[in-house]
Amino acid sequence: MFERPDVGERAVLVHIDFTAHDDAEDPGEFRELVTSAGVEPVATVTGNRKQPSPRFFVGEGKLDEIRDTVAAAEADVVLFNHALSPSQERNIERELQCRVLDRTGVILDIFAQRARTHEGKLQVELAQLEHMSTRLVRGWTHLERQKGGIGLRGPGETQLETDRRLLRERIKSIHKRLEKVRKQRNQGRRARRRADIPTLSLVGYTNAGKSTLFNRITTSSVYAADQLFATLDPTLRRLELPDVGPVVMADTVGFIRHLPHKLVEAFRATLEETTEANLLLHVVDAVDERRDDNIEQVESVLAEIGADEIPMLQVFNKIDLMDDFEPRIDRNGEGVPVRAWVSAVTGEGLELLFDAIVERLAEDVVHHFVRLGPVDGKLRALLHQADSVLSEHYCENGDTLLEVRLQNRDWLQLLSRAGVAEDSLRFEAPGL
Ligand SMILES: Nc1nc2c(ncn2[C@@H]2O[C@H](COP(=O)(O)OP(=O)(O)OP(=O)(O)O)[C@@H](O)[C@H]2O)c(=O)[nH]1
Repeated sequence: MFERPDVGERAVLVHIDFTAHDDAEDPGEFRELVTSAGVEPVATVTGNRKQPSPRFFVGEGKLDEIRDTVAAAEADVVLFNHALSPSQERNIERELQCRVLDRTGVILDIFAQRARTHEGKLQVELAQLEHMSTRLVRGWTHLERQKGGIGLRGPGETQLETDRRLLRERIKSIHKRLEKVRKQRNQGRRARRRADIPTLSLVGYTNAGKSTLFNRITTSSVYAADQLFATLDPTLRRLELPDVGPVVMADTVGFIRHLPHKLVEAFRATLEETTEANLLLHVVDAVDERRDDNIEQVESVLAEIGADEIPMLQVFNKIDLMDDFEPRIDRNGEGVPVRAWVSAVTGEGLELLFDAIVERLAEDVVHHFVRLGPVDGKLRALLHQADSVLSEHYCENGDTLLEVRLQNRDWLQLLSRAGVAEDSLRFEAPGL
């Protein structure tokens, strides 16, 4: 779970149903989003309208109602569950004399708190700056800015008072840095692939329990490796799994319903690593009434980023909230584990989950004892290069007995690079 800054801001939420406007956001989810941004929703103003008004988004009567609610609830900020144009946001702020943020601003604030990879952070900062550059001329340049608060985290605290030219320069420099980070990341990924360390990526809806599970698995399990895989990146950790060896586990930013279009890029950047994963753990809040819909949405985004071919194991979480529910593993018709029922909080089902993970990953791993002669020098060298040799014994006749473990696809690729046919090799049973 995340340590969230105790901002302690009080928010009035605004949700309007439009009969002639396609804006079907869910007020319940908005409340959750606001809460997870560390803000306390203290009142909600709802209403019906044919379509948004160009000036204030809502009608003047509704605006009065919001103003009264802000005063009565002693709120610090008004959060609209809608996309507002920059001028609407400004007009409403001026009328209410209170800070206003739209749905995009709220989501950006969450991303700013959660983006944990360097690239993800830059991508979010870029989206924030771009969102902000159209909203620069507003009156909240005093107190609130210094205090921080929703929508003011990330670059907001330092950048809002700079002028547009500086902002443009900053955006340009982030683009450059992003390019550099992408290059480095590709190299990092290549290195990891070379070292043949399988990656497990946790994906899922916001609030499903990914971070809780990630921390539980990587800090309290017997398989947690001592060292962090990359100390700079808390979203990557290393585990040692039986029959599989070392694996890297990666956490990701949660999915959000109806992600505003201009945030899709930032969100995807945070997800991009999943396309390289060997196994996706799709964490699902098993007691959420929108469970099936959430699953569908996650799967469709994964398909869009080309991650739908990656083996997936669903993790139905929060079974402690279900009556009399025993942890279990569900298997498909071929006997392959496809779903684990667990509680990340109580730890129930985690051992079964590990078994299922190992079973799914081991499908792809080959573990051979192979006898190589002097003519197989190239294969031997390639196996060493790929960091796949667990042990090596020299035999009296000049052969070498190698114990190798690697992904099956890499094994086949190395054989082909070395020009060796698998059935020409001499395999031995372990211990001989
Ligand atoms: N009862 C119960 N609550 C859980 C369990 N796992 C997580 N939670 C709670 O669910 C909420 C969300 O958990 P997180 O781990 O932050 O969820 P997440 O999927 O990482 O959410 P994002 O970071 O928003 O993507 C927290 O309040 C957790 O305490 C569980 O097994 N049982």
